[in-house]
Amino acid sequence: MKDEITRDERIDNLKGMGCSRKRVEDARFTQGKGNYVDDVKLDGMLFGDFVRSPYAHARITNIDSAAALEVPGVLAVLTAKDLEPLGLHWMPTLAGDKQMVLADGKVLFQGQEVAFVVAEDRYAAADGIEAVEVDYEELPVIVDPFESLKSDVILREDTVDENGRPTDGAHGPRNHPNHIFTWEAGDKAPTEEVLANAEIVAEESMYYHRTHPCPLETCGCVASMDKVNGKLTLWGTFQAPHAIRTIVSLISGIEEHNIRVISPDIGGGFGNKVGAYPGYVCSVVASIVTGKPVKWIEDRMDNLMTTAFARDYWMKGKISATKEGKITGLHCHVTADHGGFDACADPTKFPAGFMNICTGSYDIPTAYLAVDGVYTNKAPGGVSYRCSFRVTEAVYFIERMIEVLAIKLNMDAAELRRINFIKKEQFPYKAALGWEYDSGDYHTAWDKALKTVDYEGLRAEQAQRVEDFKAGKTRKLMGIGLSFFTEIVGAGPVKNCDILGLGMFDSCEIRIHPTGSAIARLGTISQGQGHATTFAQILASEIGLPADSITIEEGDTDTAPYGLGTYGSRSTPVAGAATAMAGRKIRAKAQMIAAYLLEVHDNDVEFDVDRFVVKGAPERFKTMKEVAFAAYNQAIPGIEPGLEAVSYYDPPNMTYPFGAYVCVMDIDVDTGVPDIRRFYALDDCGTRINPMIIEGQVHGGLTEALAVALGQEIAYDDMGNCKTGTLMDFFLPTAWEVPNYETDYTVTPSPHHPIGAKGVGESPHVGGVPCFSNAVQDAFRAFGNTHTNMPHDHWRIWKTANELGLHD
Ligand code: PCD
Ligand SMILES: [Cu+]
Repeated sequence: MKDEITRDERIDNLKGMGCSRKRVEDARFTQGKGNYVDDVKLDGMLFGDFVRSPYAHARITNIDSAAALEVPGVLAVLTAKDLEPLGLHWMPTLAGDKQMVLADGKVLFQGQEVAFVVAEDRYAAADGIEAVEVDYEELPVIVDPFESLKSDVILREDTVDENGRPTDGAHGPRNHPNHIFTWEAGDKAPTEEVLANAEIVAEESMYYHRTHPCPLETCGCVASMDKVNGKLTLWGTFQAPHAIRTIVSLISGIEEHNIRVISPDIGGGFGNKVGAYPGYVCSVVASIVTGKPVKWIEDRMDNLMTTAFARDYWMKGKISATKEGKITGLHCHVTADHGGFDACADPTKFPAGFMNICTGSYDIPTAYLAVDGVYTNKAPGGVSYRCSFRVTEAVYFIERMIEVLAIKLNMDAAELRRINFIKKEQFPYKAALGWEYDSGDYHTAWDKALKTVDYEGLRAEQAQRVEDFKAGKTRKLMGIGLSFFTEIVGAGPVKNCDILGLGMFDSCEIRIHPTGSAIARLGTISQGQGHATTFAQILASEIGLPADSITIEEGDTDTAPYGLGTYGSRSTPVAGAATAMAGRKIRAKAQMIAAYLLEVHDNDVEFDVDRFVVKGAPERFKTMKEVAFAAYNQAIPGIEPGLEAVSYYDPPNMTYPFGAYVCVMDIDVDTGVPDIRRFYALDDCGTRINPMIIEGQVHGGLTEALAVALGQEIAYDDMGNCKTGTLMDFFLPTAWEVPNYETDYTVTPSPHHPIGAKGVGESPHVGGVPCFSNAVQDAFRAFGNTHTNMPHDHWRIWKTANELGLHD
């Protein structure tokens, strides 16, 4: 048979790996045909909403629901007393702590859930909330973690013994009632010795402020208990639907096969939707109690004030080097503000996430890290926002320490990075704080970045600008922000990564239909990343069927294989690998079928793009489509009918994406307004599946980085009032603030991933925040600035200029 099309055309037709295939999900998203949790509408569905605490710390002496129950449409008011007999007034957190579902005698943060009002609709629920009378007795409020560790106010009475002494926590002994854990990595004594004897030591304290992912769609769920069939269905904004099913089963006692968890379309997750919230538990209970479906959807204030915040890390660093700038040691101490409950979603063995990646991209021989987790009167959460596992904090820390060291050495910060990079030939590289970096080529990426932006030219321009400023010719300073980051994504190897005892593998199950199209289901769940587009591309290249003929389905626990969900940029490193491996199983079986059809031995056919070809006789072949049909209609000796495969993939290691970013910024010294002139981002995420999607991910992550670095924050006053609970106060960048991003790449495949891919979703945020921050700080370097804390909003930038005497 003669080919009608060329081999290259056959490759193009698959729209496989490396193709900027248009996102298949966008047809529905752009036409209002998405199906989000709030779109779920069931017969007789009720609405539940919370009475929330106006106080940050108070004892609750009485809750009176009588008047609320008189409100037309209100059916029930649940309080901790109602949940207690069911053992549901507290729930376990992903961090091994426990959290009140409804206030049990006291509240620990403003906005905490006190009672759950169930009504016929949202409006009646709101009226009911107003009518619930709660008596509070105010208690002293602690919003500062350092104060908390000194205070004799015990925040969590449930964590102390009868003498008021702290009982052991999930991560070992606690030294104060408000202390949660101490977590250490690296070698303390040798690091201290290196620092004590070093030629140069730079020190800095920095605060990575509290912020919030603020996804477009807030959190919510619909719980529907079908008492006749004993089945509970729970739709929700879940980034980890299977884990939620297991948790619901464990705490409710309903057998897991009788629970179906569905994550429909999700309007952005960013880590905000990983944890389990009281709203889920209350909705389930309310559905069981009323026998009707119950919906709970947060409003924007609920979301900003009470669900998983991010960061809130006080970091103290010391870095030592030789006079020539070779780094010899790094010491980091973190005081981590976790709020009222420790509800971080880290792998169990990592209470401070992967903060121990804080040696960054540098070959640092000796290092030590200690993190103290602390309770305060703020909302719980602590792990989310485009880096679930504290890599943003780690990279911010090291990229600031490098700048501070450069100042101390009076050296160029780009050069300081270059002489300390881990070299290409050192990979796999074992870092001082324990991780083994899989692959990297930092020098190539750095040189490419600096060359593209004409780094030397920029520095010359900057020097001239300083002269002009001093001469009174301009009021604008110029900052050059640099950052070189190493991410750690793809949690993770089951040997050291689990959440609540569930190993962090992931999965893919493929069914090939007789006509040569397919469905693949995964244990992950897209929240906008475009999985339906990209995972089909992986498969297209693996099995030779066009991506357009492959449906990707995620998020329904009744159909999808078990997986740990989507966060920590783990989908590509883990589920993406499972997809490739399942595809290879399909191919292996297909090869036997093809060999049978071609009447040759298995080993005499080989796979080529979309077909199996007889070796040495390319005109004799069977396409994957033909093989698929044969799998269902031919009786082949020794081979079962059908063509399906499943793979559960336990990654041997994390993947370590990296990147080189440069930001050029002009700062108006008199108004404090920064103007981003240029932003260049080079990302290396190994093998690239869909370049267009990667670019979109980078744009999104950089925009969130801009937000965090330049103004976004969750701030509290001394009384524990959240000052930034609305979008009036919480900065969300718009097209107005966002610059034109220039994206670039290098490709350094992961050696252990079946297709060499690393994650990319979090990278731009991880690398972007220090880059924007470094640009601001660098503008003031010539005037004696070493470090100022984020967010660099106009006021704070103005203040820096003022303190440096630039307004005199
Ligand atoms: N090499 C490569 C890599 C990757 N990719 C692509 O890209 C994406 C992404 O990916 P990754 O990196 O793997 O990631 P994932 O897992 O999927 O996801 C996750 C991430 O993602 C990001 N991005 C995004 N986007 C959107 N749209 N939305 C959202 O929400 C979001 N989120 C964010 C976050 S925050 Mo966390 O949660 O905090 O932890 S984490 C995160 C997808 O689609 C994939 O396929 C490609 O293509 N290639
Ligand atoms: Cu990360």
